[in-house]
Amino acid sequence: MAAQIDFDLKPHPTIPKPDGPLLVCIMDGWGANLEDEWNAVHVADTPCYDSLRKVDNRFRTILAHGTAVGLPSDADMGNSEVGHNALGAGQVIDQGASLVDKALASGSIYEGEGWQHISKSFATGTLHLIGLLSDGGVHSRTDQLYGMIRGAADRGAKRIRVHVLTDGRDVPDGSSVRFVQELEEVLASLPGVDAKIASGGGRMGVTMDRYEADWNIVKRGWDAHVLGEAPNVFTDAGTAIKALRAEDSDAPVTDQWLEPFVIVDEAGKPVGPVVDGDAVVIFNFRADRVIQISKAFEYESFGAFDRVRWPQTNFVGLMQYDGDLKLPARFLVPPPAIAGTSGEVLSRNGLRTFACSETQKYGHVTFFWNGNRSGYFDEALETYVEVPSDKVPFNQLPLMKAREIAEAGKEALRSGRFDQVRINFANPDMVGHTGDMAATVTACAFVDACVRELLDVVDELGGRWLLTSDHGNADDMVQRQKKTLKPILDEEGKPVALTSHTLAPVPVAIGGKGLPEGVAFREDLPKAGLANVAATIFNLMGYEAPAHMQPSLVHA
Ligand SMILES: O=C(O)[C@@H](CO)OP(=O)(O)O
Ligand SMILES: [Mn+2]
Ligand SMILES: [Mn+2]
Repeated sequence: MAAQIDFDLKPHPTIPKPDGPLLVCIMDGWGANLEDEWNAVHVADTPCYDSLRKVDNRFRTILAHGTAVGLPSDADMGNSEVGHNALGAGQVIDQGASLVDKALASGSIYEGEGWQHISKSFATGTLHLIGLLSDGGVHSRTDQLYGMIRGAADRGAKRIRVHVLTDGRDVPDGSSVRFVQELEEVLASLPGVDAKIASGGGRMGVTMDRYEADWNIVKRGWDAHVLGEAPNVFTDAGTAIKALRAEDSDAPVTDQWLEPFVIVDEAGKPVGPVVDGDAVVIFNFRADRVIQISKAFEYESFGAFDRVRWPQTNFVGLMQYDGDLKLPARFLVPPPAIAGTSGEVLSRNGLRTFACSETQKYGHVTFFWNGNRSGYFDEALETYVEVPSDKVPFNQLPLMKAREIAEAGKEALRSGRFDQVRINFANPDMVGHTGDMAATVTACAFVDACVRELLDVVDELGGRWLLTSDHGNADDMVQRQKKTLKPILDEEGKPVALTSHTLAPVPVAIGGKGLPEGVAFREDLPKAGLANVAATIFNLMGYEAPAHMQPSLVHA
């Protein structure tokens, strides 16, 4: 495919190049959804957003979920990986979830080099599977896990251990109980195979850190999964989860935050530490939250924490998580091929980019935006700035680092050193995931104020801007009854929080003092999605849209 891409940008016939920079601003997790008291975007005081919505032909919504972003079905909510891939690449790419589905259905997963690698341990060692136990479809899916477990048992695996990270973020809190039961049934159904859950913990505190926000998270996972050490030991996972959730206590704990645990036998010995000669599969298809644990398994020289013991294993990822680092070296399903991203087009044409977010979303505006590529296309032309995120549950500090990001953005805009300034505000998404309505309202209002400041600076400079989002989240904070859409209530009559992303479309708005009057949204693309944004951005920068991208949303 790469060979067919024409990277040469041509001037747009009617939209001249701007005098100032183009600002691309992503409000992560800000969807356009039913406007009632559980929509934090709607409830928040958002004078900037409200004014943009009133501008004819320069505000619309676009699809951010399902097949529009390369997910298997339209029942799949969007997420940051697929969202930023589509925004940055301008293309709809078959995503990891779809590719794994196809590889399992065709059996090709069992024919590759990755499967051969783990099979070497089937007769004499243990096969370990580590990942997010959830059917949320953002990082992993239980049906794929069960498929791999059954496939391994059919192909001679004699001893299987599963290390489960509980979700409650892409699926309702409390669903971990059901997933563990279901998994235990699958494990018990394998004839002649010794199969058990060996360890686990909640995804936010165990194993699934991202962008090196806090390596302690990964260390906790390593200790539990590999060394068989954790502050909590139980003889079965169902009991572990119920006890750690502490539902009847004064301080219940949600699935996302369960402490690490290890399953032990009657003699108190861990049932499944990882040892030399074992095989290890990370069963998440999405990259960001399993890159660090993959490094811990794969890298000989590793200084992030003391591994104590580094077992020599046949290690694979469900996919290759980082194409540039070639990490992991072996994998079960080849990752999506994403070529000709907008970042590469910009740098090949000598255009200068600034990208900034805080740690939690830093890789979203760089790595995901650039087609799951770490590093730079051309370091001389790209400046990437990461503002360190706080290390707390984000409803405790809902402003997060939006102030610092806005300041960095303004400085970059004013510097005159960049043609495109790309910003991601993490708040609506990260605070939305906590399920805390009041904090999420605060988060949305603050982001709105920061966006206003950025747009004002663009105007000062005679530039142009495009404001959008990658998927919904803050726009619905409650679980709803299917037909009436009324909140589901718990035993005490309180609405049950929705911590996941939503299926909502997202807004896209364009403007700026430097945007010629005739530039407006076309009306013939009612089903447009995130993949239509990249071409739009090139138009706003005064170039024709690259031919390999989905059509631009604007006409001039
Ligand atoms: O936190 C994450 O890993 C996901 C939800 O599972 O959110 P996002 O896609 O917004 O990064
Ligand atoms: Mn996101
Ligand atoms: Mn999210």
